[in-house]
Amino acid sequence: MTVNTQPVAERPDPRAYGLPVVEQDQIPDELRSLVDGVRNLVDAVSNTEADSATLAEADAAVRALNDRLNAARREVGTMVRRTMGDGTDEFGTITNVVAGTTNPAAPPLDLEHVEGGVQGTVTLNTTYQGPPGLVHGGWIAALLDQAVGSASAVETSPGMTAKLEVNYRQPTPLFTPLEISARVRSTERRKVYVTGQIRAHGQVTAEAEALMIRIPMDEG
Ligand SMILES: CCCCCCCCCC(=O)SCCNC(=O)CCNC(=O)[C@H](O)C(C)(C)COP(=O)(O)OP(=O)(O)OC[C@H]1O[C@@H](n2cnc3c(N)ncnc32)[C@H](O)[C@@H]1OP(=O)(O)O
Repeated sequence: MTVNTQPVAERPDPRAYGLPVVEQDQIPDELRSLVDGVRNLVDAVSNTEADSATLAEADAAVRALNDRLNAARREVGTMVRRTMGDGTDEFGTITNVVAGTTNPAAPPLDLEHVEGGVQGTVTLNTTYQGPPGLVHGGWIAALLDQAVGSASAVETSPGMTAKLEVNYRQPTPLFTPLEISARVRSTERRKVYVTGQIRAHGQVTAEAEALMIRIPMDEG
């Protein structure tokens, strides 16, 4: 296996590409709490059987909140820098739909750097439902895409997914802690070959093989 790891200092800084960067630990607690509340709101709205009067009241309250929050919006492409438990830095888009810190549509997934890649745990509610009681296949692919991308970024340098093959081995259940992991297997110039798995109750429910292409940088 060839793995050409690079020191963090040589990874590209999004500011060099004109993208704003927010430090993860400077995101206000009130925003984190709001994100969590809206995540629960989406689940509540998806499943509610409330009466019409309650629905009309909730609708008006949500529309008023939208107006207030939209008065001050971030720039599209805003990045967040977070430091993982082992001190590794990672940049990601702040509204990333799978792991964005400020995106209530994103499940509460934190991937940590481990030897050779990343791992994390997430429990999904009905927002992510496909078949009854089960995770939607598109979301399974999205979780694996994020994991292989993150593994490639922290083990080598950030890139784009060029190929992602998902093998759905078992149904993936809702309301169950899912272990998500990905490992870099080999690299060849800008190509990074990565595998990923999702496990429920210790059993693999889905696995992926991916090819990431690293963003070109001056590497001599
Ligand atoms: C940072 C924090 C963590 C973030 C995690 C984020 C996870 C989410 C990741 C995504 O979802 S990314 C979004 C989905 N992916 C895309 O939209 C990618 C769309 N495709 C592209 O933008 C370009 O095709 C791509 C950047 C993948 C490659 O274009 P390049 O012009 O940079 O590549 P180039 O043509 O120079 O080829 C470089 C090498 O890669 C190979 N290659 C490129 N595309 C390939 C492909 N599709 N399949 C197989 N091989 C491919 C190519 O043959 C060559 O191999 P060699 O080094 O052997 O010559």
